[in-house]
Amino acid sequence: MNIKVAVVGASGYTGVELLRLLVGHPQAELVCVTSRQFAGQPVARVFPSLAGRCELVFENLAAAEIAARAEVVLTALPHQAAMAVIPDLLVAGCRVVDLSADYRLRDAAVYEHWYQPHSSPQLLAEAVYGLPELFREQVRPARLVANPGCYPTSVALGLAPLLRQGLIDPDSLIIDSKSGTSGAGRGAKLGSLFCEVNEGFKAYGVAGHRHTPEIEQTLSILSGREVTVSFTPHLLPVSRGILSTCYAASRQQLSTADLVEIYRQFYADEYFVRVHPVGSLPNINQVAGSNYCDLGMVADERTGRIIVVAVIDNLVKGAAGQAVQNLNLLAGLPEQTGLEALSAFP
Ligand SMILES: NC(=O)C1=CN([C@@H]2O[C@H](COP(=O)(O)OP(=O)(O)OC[C@H]3O[C@@H](n4cnc5c(N)ncnc54)[C@H](OP(=O)(O)O)[C@@H]3O)[C@@H](O)[C@H]2O)C=CC1
Ligand SMILES: CC(=O)N[C@@H](CCC(=O)OP(=O)(O)O)C(=O)O
Repeated sequence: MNIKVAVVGASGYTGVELLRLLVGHPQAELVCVTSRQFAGQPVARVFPSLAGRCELVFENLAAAEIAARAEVVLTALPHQAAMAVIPDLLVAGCRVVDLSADYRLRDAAVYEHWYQPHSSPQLLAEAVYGLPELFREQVRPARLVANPGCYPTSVALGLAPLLRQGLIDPDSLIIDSKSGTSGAGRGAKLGSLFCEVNEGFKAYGVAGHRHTPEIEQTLSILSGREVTVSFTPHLLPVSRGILSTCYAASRQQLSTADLVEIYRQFYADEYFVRVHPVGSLPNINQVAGSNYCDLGMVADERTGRIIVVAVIDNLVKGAAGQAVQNLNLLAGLPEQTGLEALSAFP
């Protein structure tokens, strides 16, 4: 039997990406999609890319109305708006995969420092951080899954093998990330205008981006001790893609061939993580539209540093694809169900 799924906030970039993935999912039935501004309009009229594949009409529904139809709700709302609806969805009996940042941080004080007051801090202890490659067994029985942020997904997968095995100094981490502009969402913003982004390239959020505590939380779990990082995001003039370059001081003499072997063993059973061979590094264009995270690594024997390059599609492995991966875990389905598509290269 198909699992009944609702998408709340379906008119945004991650929302429409969820719809694209779910209309092609063999065991999910999309039962309702919400939007305030497009309520009453057919999905296929708002998003012609879905014409012929989605008969639904956008609705502006309360939690109880959504829960009457859906078993699992994927919330693709901005942070703060998400925590305004999720407690009601849980009370009404739904399981929730939340794409926002509202339930990712374990500590309410940390959330409140980087975001705003939390309206349901009692749910933070229950929420499971939905990075399947690292926390799969916790996701399966969860009622509330906090889908990771896009930058933190690339960084955690890029550094996990080294931190879990104590191969790098956790105090030495520098992370330099670049994101496509769809990461900023579909809302009209000056900084997302074509002329602001096209042919430009800039750093932003330096020493203060809100993904810093989320990255530190996961890297601390992997290291077994508190970790702080220097994290600098940059805005790329492309629609999709994140490339994170992670620098760490090596604790051992390792060659690039050793590193590739360590990563291949660590991710041997992972469908969505692909490790490049020695001498080859990934490009965002090889994962666009897919749920893959591709990794390449180099041991810089001259400086004693290890450099790891991770690429994902921010809307897929960084958001909607990972949410469907989590949905599959909740439903007891093979994790790659509905997510096997490769990138459309070139
Ligand atoms: N874009 C990305 O690459 C990633 C995004 N995320 C996170 O996913 C979530 C969605 O992001 P994204 O799709 O980019 O955002 P968008 O701005 O593109 O879409 C937001 C959606 O939420 C609805 N919405 C906006 N404000 C409110 C509100 N106050 N109450 C109820 N509904 C609201 C909008 O629809 P309407 O106004 O019609 O109701 C729209 O459907 C965010 O939390 C974001 O941080 C996570 C990882 C990556
Ligand atoms: C390019 C761009 O603006 N990216 C967004 C991050 C993407 C995202 O959605 O992160 P959350 O899931 O944590 O909200 C930003 O820097 O805020």
